[in-house]
Amino acid sequence: MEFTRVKLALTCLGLITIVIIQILYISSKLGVNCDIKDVFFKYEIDKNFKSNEILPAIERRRRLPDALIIGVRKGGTRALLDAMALHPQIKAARREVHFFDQNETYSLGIEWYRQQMPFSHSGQLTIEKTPAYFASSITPSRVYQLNKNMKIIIILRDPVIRTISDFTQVSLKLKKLTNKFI
Ligand SMILES: Nc1ncnc2c1ncn2[C@@H]1O[C@H](COP(=O)(O)OS(=O)(=O)O)[C@@H](OP(=O)(O)O)[C@H]1O
Repeated sequence: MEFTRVKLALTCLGLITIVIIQILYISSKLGVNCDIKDVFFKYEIDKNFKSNEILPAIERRRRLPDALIIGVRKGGTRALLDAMALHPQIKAARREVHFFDQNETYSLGIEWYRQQMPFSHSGQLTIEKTPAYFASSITPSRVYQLNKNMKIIIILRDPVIRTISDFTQVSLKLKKLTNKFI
């Protein structure tokens, strides 16, 4: 029994190490400085921080994002968001909000956008991912207008494999809608 627990703990530790190595590897491939202090810039890790419960509930509120994962579509954006959200100082919006790229949602205003964000404490980083921001020409100016210091995160994938993946997804969606394959 004890041996199984040790094995389970070691497996978890191994998986976490693999995720961290993947993030650092992707950063280095993109030419991003991998110093974790730079990644979290002004967000000092609070030594007393253990879980949300020990912090006063009054500090908990929805905050606008500090960083956006903008794509690319089928590039592994969900996996990246999930890996980043493992960090206790990062809160991630679970769904794609499409705030900046769609006029209908953008017209709902900043307060609506804030309401789509998860609850966080001061010092925690809020992130959102919508891969459609990458291909939207109106998005950059809107993001800049909201926050000129917004951090932009992009994950790339082999373009041929990415296209096949994208094509497959679009084909399946279309098949569901029209019962026809392209
Ligand atoms: N670590 C890692 N390395 C390589 N590829 C990975 C990784 N994690 C996820 N994936 C693949 O990424 C595809 C999903 O990408 P996204 O989450 O960006 O999709 S989406 O645009 O939000 O729909 C999806 O691709 P397909 O399997 O080809 O559909 C995932 O399998």
